Amino acid sequence: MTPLLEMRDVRGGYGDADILQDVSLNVAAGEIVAIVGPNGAGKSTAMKAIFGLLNIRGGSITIEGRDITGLKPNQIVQAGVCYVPQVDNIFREMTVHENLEMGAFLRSGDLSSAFERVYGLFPDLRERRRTLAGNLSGGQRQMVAMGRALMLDPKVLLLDEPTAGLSPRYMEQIFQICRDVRDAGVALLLVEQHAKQALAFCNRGYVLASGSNRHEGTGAELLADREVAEMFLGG
Ligand SMILES: Nc1ncnc2c1ncn2[C@@H]1O[C@H](COP(=O)(O)OP(=O)(O)OP(=O)(O)O)[C@@H](O)[C@H]1O
Repeated sequence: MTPLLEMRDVRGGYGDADILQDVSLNVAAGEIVAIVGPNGAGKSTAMKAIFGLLNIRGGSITIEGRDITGLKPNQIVQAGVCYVPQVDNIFREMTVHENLEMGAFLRSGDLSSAFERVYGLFPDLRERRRTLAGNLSGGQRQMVAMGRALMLDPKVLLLDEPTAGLSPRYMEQIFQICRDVRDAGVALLLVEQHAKQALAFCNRGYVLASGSNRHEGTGAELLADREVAEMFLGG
């Protein structure tokens, strides 16, 4: 079966230096896939490569078998992939509703069904639709960032450290929202610093180190792997 998203043997970086040496991963419809690994492993860079923000010098990236390697981010959005960066992912001076509206800037026509869909997934945001995004809690701001991306109705959502800086309670809430988003038909690929928690909740995971694949498997397989535990999960 053709995966929804596939990255095969990708090599590349920001300038001339290669940060990613050889990264391969795939995401199937209906999956939550986590990328974990030590600081500087290239996790965020792998995600940026998918979204057209990197100079790719080898390998390929496909969506439903269609080659998107080297396309620009707006073309990648049109192909069905949206990306939520770790920082600066909302407009703090705008209301929740305005943020969602801005998220849909690439769409034309009536947005009411897109708003309904997003507010259905995030009841907290519906309640706070007139609140300035900058006045929300960290967890709620992350919901706004995800909601903005979902306004474009992607097939795959890329999330860079969606739980960064959140308390355990909000982390659980964001993970639950990720499950709801998946159950609504959007596959997720996420980078996580909270590796143990992420592997416990994802369907499958990849461990990256030094810009290359090190381990892959279901979350449960990776959690049970002694080398993964010793080298990457703090024993
Ligand atoms: N914009 C950039 N320009 C040049 N080099 C960068 C840039 N962003 C990251 N790097 C470098 O790329 C390497 C991988 O960084 P990346 O952010 O992908 O790591 P990571 O696995 O996500 O780890 P972390 O959790 O620390 O963010 C690091 O050596 C980093 O210094």
